[in-house]
Amino acid sequence: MQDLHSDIQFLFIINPISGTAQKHKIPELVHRILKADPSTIKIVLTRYAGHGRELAAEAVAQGIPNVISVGGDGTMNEIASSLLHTNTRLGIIPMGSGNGLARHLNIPLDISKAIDLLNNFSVTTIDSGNINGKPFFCTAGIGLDAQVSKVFDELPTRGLKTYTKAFIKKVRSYKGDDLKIRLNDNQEISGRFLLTTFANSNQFGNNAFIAPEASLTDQQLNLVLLKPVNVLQAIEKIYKLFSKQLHNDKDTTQLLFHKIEITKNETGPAHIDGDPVLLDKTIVVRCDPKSLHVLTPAAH
Ligand SMILES: Nc1ncnc2c1ncn2[C@@H]1O[C@H](COP(=O)(O)OP(=O)(O)OP(=O)(O)O)[C@@H](O)[C@H]1O
Repeated sequence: MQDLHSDIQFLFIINPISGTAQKHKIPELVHRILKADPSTIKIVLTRYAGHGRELAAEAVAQGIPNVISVGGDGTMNEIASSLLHTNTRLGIIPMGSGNGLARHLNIPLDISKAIDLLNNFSVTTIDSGNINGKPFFCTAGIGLDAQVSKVFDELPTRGLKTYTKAFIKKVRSYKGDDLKIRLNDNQEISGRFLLTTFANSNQFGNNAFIAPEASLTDQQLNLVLLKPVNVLQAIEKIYKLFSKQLHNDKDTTQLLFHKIEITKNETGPAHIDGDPVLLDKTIVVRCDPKSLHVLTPAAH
């Protein structure tokens, strides 16, 4: 992709290792369903982690109007990070394990329907989050969710079954972290928390609704704090997580913020849209309002 000012209208970036579904039929499906001149469609595969970000940055430089992420939230994160504050729009063909952003935006999980959406779409301009300089679009976290995502990343398979395996391993051993939190420059909170999640979307993925009331367009993020609980109580919280009741739970606090600063006792794992990273013991999270254009189902 060398020439600037490409005629390409839709660049599909496929992550061949995301989720559990095969992707070899995607090019044929795209050409069958998408009503665009075939010469304006380009389909590429990522070859390594981070490649999606590079391909999307090249697409922006070429003025390609629509870049479609074919994968999960990790793939989407890489691509969307390069589209922030540009006119290039993000489309999503959800083919990951959790597909949190697609689910929040009601993008069909059926691949053919998700491609068909590109024939007739609305554009929604959403907020993003930023944690220590790294953008996120669904959720980021520094507690149990971060611990689980680290284990998940080390397992050889993907999908919900593998994620559950990682979760069971960590829920028994992780006891939480002591945190000092400064919210919106005017509120101090301190204590030990099992879960400290920053949510732009309402869910982690797989309909695990960590912040059922979160909006992608309210120009704020949701902070979700969960006190340490025993395994039995954890099962109750998991039920609430999947039944959109966590925001009413007595051990859970949910607060809106535009900026947060957190101090931990030591560096530790975090996750950004489900992918593990290591963060410093000082963590700054900000909302980046109205920073990404996304192709969403057309309004009826
Ligand atoms: N060709 C590749 N080889 C190895 N890793 C890749 C490749 N392309 C992308 N990746 C990495 O794969 C990781 C996992 O992808 P992704 O998050 O989309 O799938 P998932 O974890 O199955 O789904 P979800 O995030 O929805 O749970 C991403 O973080 C990305 O950096």
